[in-house]
Amino acid sequence: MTEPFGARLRHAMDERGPLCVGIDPHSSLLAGWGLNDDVAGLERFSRTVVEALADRVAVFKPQSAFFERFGSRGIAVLEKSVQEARAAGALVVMDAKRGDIGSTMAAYAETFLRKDAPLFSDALTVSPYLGYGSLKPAVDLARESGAGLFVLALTSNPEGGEVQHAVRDDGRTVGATMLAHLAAENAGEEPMGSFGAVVGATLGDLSSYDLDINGPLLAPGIGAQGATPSDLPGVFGAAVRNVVPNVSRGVLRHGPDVVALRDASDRFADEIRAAVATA
Ligand SMILES: O=c1ccn([C@@H]2O[C@H](COP(=O)(O)O)[C@@H](O)[C@H]2O)c(=O)[nH]1
Repeated sequence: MTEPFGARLRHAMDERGPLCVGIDPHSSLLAGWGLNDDVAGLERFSRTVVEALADRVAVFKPQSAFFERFGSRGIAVLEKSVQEARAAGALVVMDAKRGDIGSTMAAYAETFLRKDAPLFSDALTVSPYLGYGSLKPAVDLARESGAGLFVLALTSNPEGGEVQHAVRDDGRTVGATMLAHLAAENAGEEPMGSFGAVVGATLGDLSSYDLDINGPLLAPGIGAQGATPSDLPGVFGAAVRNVVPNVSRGVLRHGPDVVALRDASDRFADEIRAAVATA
C-alpha cells in the first residue's frame, strides 16, 4: 500500500527542503537556451531540468500547458518527464488545473491519479470553481492511489481576487471556504493530509485567512512574479512550515548550463530554508 502523498511530501521536505521547481518550457526560455521551439527542444529542455535537479529538489511541478501546445508529441514528452523525475526520486505535482462537472472530473482524475495511467503524478492541481463538490471523484481517486491534490484557493495573480475574495452569504470569502473544505479533508491525518491549497506567495499578509489546513500550501509567485523567499513568513505566518514554495522561471532562466541551474536552485532552497527558520 502506497504511503499517502501528504506523508511522502513531508518526508521529502524534511530531507531535501521544501522547494518545488517548475518545469515550464516557455518558448522564450527555449530560445534563451538556444533550443528550437519544437518537440526536440521541449524534450531537451525537460530532460536537462530533471537530470540537473532530481537529486536535490523535493518536488517538480511540470506545467502541462507548455507540453500540450505541441499536441500528442508534447504529451509524450510530458509523460517521459514525469516518469523520469519520479524514477529519480522527486515527487511530481502535475500543474494542469483541471476542473469540470463531477462526471467529467472523474475522467480527469483517471488521467492523472489512476496508479497505472501513463501520466500518473503524485499530485494534481485542480480548480474548485465549479463548486468544491465537483472535485469529489478526484478526491476519492487520490485517496485510493495515495496521491494528492492542490486546490486553487488564493492564486498568485492579481485578477484572482475578484472571485476568491468575494464574500458569501455566510460572511466567509470564497477562498476561505475552499481552505475550510481542505481542512475537513485533512482532519486527523499525520504528519499532514494529502489535500493541499494553492496560495500565492505574492499576496501579502494573509492573517485574515485560516491557513491551518493540516495540509501542504503550494506557493507560486517567487522569482518572476516578484515575491521573494523572505516574504514567506509574512504571508503565511505559522503555516509557513507547510509551505511548498514554487519557483519556475527564476530557476529555469539560468539554463541550459547544468551547474548554473543547480546553483540557482540551491540558492533559492537556502534562502527559503533561512526564511522558514526565522518564522
Ligand atoms: O496561483 C497560481 C497557480 C499556479 N501558478 C503556476 O506556477 C508557475 C509559476 O511560474 P513562475 O515562472 O515562477 O512565475 C506557473 O506554472 C503558473 O502557471 C501560478 O503562477 N500561480
